[in-house]
Amino acid sequence: MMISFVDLTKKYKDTIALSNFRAELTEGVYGLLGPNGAGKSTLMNIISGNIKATSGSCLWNGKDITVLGKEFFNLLGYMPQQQNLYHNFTAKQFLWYMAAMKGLKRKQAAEKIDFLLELLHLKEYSHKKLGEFSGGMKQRILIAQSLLNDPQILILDEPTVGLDPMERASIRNFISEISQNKIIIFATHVVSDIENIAKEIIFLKKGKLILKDSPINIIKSMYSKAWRTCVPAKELERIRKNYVVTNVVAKMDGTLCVDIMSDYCPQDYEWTAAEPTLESVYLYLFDEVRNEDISR
Ligand SMILES: Nc1ncnc2c1ncn2[C@@H]1O[C@H](COP(=O)(O)OP(=O)(O)OP(=O)(O)O)[C@@H](O)[C@H]1O
Repeated sequence: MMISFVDLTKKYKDTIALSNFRAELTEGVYGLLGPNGAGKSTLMNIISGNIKATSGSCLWNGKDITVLGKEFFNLLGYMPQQQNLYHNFTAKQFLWYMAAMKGLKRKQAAEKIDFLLELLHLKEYSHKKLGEFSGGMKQRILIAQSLLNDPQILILDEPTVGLDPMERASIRNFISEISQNKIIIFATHVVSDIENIAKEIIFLKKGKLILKDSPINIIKSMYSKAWRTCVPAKELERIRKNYVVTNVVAKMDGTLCVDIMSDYCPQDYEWTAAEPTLESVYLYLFDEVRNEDISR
């Protein structure tokens, strides 16, 4: 199974929301990372058929999805962000409603709904109204509806937003567990959500793909850019002005241990090579002031 994007572009009047996006996705979890306005929703909306690309194409196993139409969209599961929940529906009513929308037969729907309520630990809340659900329960019911049709392609738009660390880990692990025989696109702002489960991470910046690779390769490629020094606290402001500061730890002796990302080893303090993390790579790639020209 493969989704290919060929020079996919979306323009809204003067805004280029997605620009010549090219990539190929096969089975596994893909983290879609980028700050607000990077084009993540635009990409997900094109795949799910909610909006049309201005130019370029999205192919499923080599065939254009707009030509495949229903044949493609029946293979798709989509978990939107939380705003559109039906607050007066119970969990079960909501899943029945969504199953009807997806055209599931009655018997098939009944079995699937029971299975998914169980799988997502929602069985005891089947008759509770969604308006009374916690944030984590709402995320779980939205994941459940996205799985009703056994999708081969699953699109998750910030599935862990607003969750506490326990719920976050639980949803993250669940997504990893179900990722076999599926292409999962997991859009998020939070690096830690995907660094351990993503086969590859796609970094989007201002509508452009700036990096797509496995977490390990991304980190390896940044080894020569991570630096550390220990300085008196008063030096921090100066360092911030000149470099992308990725971490600061206060030490007992009053000094600060400062991590930065820089293309070269700075000469102003005693810097030693440090280990980059995916979060430091994110900060480096999306630093507005210093990296305006990072592009593929
Ligand atoms: N319907 C629209 N009309 C005009 N501009 C739009 C529309 N939808 C998105 N945009 C613009 O397209 C760009 C990409 O937006 P998009 O929503 O895809 O980004 P995003 O990465 O999903 O952001 P966020 O993380 O905030 O959800 C932004 O500049 C946005 O303002």
